[in-house]
Amino acid sequence: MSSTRVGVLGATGAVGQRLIQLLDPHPEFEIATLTASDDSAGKSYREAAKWRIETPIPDDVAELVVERTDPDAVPDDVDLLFSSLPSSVGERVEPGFCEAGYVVSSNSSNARMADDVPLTIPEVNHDHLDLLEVQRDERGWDGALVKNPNCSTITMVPTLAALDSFGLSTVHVATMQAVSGAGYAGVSSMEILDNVLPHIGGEEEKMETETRKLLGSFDGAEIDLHDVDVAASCNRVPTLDGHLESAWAETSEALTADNAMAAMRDAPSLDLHSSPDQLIEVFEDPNRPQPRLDRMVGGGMSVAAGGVRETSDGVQYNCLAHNTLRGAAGASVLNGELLVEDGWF
Ligand SMILES: NC(=O)C1=CN([C@@H]2O[C@H](COP(=O)(O)OP(=O)(O)OC[C@H]3O[C@@H](n4cnc5c(N)ncnc54)[C@H](OP(=O)(O)O)[C@@H]3O)[C@@H](O)[C@H]2O)C=CC1
Ligand SMILES: N[C@@H](CC(=O)OP(=O)(O)O)C(=O)O
Repeated sequence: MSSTRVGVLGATGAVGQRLIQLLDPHPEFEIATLTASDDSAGKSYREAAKWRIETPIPDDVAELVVERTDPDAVPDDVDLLFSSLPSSVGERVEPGFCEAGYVVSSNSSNARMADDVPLTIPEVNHDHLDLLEVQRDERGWDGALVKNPNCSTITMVPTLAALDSFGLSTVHVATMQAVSGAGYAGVSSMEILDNVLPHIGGEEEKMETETRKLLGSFDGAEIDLHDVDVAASCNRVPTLDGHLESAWAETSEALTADNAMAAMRDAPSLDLHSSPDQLIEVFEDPNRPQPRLDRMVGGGMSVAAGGVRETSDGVQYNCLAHNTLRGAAGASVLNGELLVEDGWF
């Protein structure tokens, strides 16, 4: 198979580095260009990125010169761009790349809820990608913009999609989110050690709205949001990677713990390079999943679930995913693989 030439916007950041880690050995993608802020432009990637990933910085990528984040700085033979820019920057620059003909698989939160922007988890709502036809018609773009959801939303939604055949009506969720979700300089050690921070700005609203779009139905013209009622409480805890969440799901049809576990185990995966064999790993042991033990299930691309028990009108359970792999860089790469497979450029 010939490889697709790709670029990374915001390549020096925490998610950008994860993207490099995933893209460098990827059999379908060839890293052709990297961008960051004007402060980094003109420097080698080795110099501009303070590499903080556990695997070594790839030698070939380290020598690339970082470009400005501007469509004119990206070679014409690049088809696909992965974006991990701050959302305020993404909002300003991503449309320009799409207008210039690039397909952008973006991790940033801007435009996730826009009517003509697909917000996709490939295993959950692959069909929403066809919204790109509407997007191209409306915006006149040769390129396209696709988003992956917030990391806490991604952790929970595959389990909810599995339970939706029982008539999902209400979800309450409390998160225990790792510090890497706030980026390297996000929370100081004095704030988080021996502590829990009971607020993450904007996170609860993202979980409550993005979930309804992801579980919504697409009729060929627009997404009809799912009418599930979602209430979230988001908390930062002193783990490094892996968001753990306690969810209460209510359904209109009777749901036993066994049926819930079977539905989660049967949730289909896909045949994409980054898809895990098992989308949801279900533990019988109520003491699992745990961030340190289970964040790398399925190479960091599976969701882990456990502690499933019946409640008066549904089930309660815990779920976990690696927030910078399945929750961020891995999610963008998976969307990129789907864009290639479906022939969007
Ligand atoms: N950390 C995480 O786990 C998750 C993060 N996200 C989202 O992903 C995005 C990136 O997050 P993260 O990697 O943590 O952020 P970082 O701050 O670590 O990285 C930001 C990147 O954007 C570049 N950048 C900053 N300002 C500009 C600008 N004005 N013009 C061009 N490039 C710029 C930076 O370049 P330079 O080095 O030159 O400053 C850097 O490459 C955010 O939208 C975040 O909300 C989503 C899910 C999880
Ligand atoms: N807010 C998330 C990470 C993040 O950046 O989310 P978003 O992609 O929605 O901006 C966390 O703190 O764990």
